[in-house]
Amino acid sequence: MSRYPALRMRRTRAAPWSRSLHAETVLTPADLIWPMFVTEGDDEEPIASLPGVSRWPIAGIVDRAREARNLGIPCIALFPNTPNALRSADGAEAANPDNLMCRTIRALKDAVPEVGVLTDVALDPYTSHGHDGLIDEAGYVLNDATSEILVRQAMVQANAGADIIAPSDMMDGRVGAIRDALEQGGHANVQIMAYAAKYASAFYGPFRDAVGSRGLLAGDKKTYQMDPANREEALREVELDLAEGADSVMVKPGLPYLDIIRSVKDAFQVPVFAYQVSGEYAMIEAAAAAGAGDRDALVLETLMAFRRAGCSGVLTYHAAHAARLLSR
Ligand SMILES: NCc1[nH]cc(CCC(=O)O)c1CC(=O)O
Ligand SMILES: [Mg+2]
Repeated sequence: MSRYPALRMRRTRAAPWSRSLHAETVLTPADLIWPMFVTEGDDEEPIASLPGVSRWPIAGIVDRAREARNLGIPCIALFPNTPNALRSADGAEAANPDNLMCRTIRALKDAVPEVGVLTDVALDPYTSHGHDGLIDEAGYVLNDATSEILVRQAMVQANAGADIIAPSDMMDGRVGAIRDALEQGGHANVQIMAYAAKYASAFYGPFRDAVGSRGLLAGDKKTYQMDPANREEALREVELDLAEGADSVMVKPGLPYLDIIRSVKDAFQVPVFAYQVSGEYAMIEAAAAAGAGDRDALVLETLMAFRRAGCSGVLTYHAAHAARLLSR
């Protein structure tokens, strides 16, 4: 018997060129979607619980889109911070063709048409109670009545020029309803990226600050978002959204749900995206600030993990920073 290991697994790891050659997964700026927050205000508004992320007026969003293009980031995701005066119980502002979202989409498609615009469909930035849909007297979020307004919301966004409609509300049947409306409304090529497996998560706190719904939200979202205990249910959610006409599906949050991403990819072989959400971003920033880890390395390792798990791409607030690191 030989005194040596039959196979030295370390051989291919010994030099940088060899590690590159043997990498099973690649991460590039083209795998990133950059989420951003729009404000009606005139100035940049830093978000305390999301250090390094700000709400921007429309002109600032257009500048960020140019930055995305220059960095090779193909797509940006938009979320509006609606002034409280425009919020209501029924979230009607969501379907106003001149709302902040639609004005931003038009400005982007005018100035930087080569960058994809993904728009959020859900009522939480527009409701006075902070829920993603209409509620009854008991506070229960109504499914079918909500779906109707979501369809109108999706249509004003598509009419304004949105490239990808991304419903994040978790109502049953809304993907099919939106797909029908898009087909009938002359938007056959507008994509739907369904937030198919979205969990009722503790990682969304800073986002709710960013869109201004944290203080308004009564209760939690457990009657529509998924229980973190469930995996099979995620597969059923994905199957339904695909059958209803989704072009791609999302798993959200990201890192704690890599098993779901891998299960979805193995079961369906469709484009899967992950949302590395606000609380995940904040945790990395806090860890780096506390000296518990190297920020750049944490950012790139977590994003690579999404790719390895099967993601086509990742929505991340670190998109611009990661793209800069990747193009060095
Ligand atoms: N429609 C709500 C929505 N869309 C995206 C996020 C979270 C994104 C993040 O935390 O970065 C949420 C929060 C929620 O469900 O309360
Ligand atoms: Mg569903």
